[in-house]
Amino acid sequence: MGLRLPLRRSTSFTPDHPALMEVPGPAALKMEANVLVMGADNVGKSALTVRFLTRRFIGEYGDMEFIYSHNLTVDGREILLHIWDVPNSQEQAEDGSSEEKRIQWADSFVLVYSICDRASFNILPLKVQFIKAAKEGQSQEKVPIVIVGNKRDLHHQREVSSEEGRLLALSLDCGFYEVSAAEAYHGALMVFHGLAKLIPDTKLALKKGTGIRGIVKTMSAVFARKRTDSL
Ligand SMILES: Nc1nc2c(ncn2[C@@H]2O[C@H](COP(=O)(O)OP(=O)(O)OP(=O)(O)O)[C@@H](O)[C@H]2O)c(=O)[nH]1
Repeated sequence: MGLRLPLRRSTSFTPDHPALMEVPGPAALKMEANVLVMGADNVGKSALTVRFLTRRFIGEYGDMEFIYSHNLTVDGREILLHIWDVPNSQEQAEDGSSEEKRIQWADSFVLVYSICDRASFNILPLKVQFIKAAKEGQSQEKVPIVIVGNKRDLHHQREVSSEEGRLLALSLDCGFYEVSAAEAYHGALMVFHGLAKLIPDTKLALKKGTGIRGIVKTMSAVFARKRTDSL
């Protein structure tokens, strides 16, 4: 059976951090890549994704599943990211083959844990192994993965130190960020920007058809999700 893709939503985005404001030249390449956001229950996968897409933290995110499309310019490359945020309840309800299909769909991965939840951190080596095994043989290039310790604002409840997070990422050859989706937008931006930098040109598919105007809707798409959930 094929992979069941969730609904798609599009957002527009212009980075406002000086380090990220790169004006693409006339010959800038337009490419696209699939990003899978994974991690244990309640670690803030949706909060991080929505923070990146809308700059907002809305608190509760429900269990809806979406693929969000979003433009980002990195190193002169204009990349249309398709970001799939899978609710943990969905993962639990499935067999391993669905997760494997999602991993095949993705070119790059954001693995989120909560710094207040050691169990969510402990599952990461297995997840990374699973991803690397599934992608093995497809190419010699390393799989772009970033590990993200979220909920940094809850330091009084911290169960995983920054050093542990950094060391684990180093040992697994992954990028590492510690952020608070609740407190700031900048950390979320750095996560997706850092991930995009890890994706080699050879893994980026050339964009077909969909122009920017075609994919740009607004942030209200994300908030409509919340309104629908609360009805
Ligand atoms: N204090 C704090 N709370 C956060 C942060 N990020 C998310 N939360 C809260 O943590 C809870 C879970 O956030 P979600 O984004 O729904 O987590 P998820 O990983 O998508 O959860 P599942 O849908 O169960 O897989 C919500 O109550 C959020 O408001 C953060 O950085 N700090």
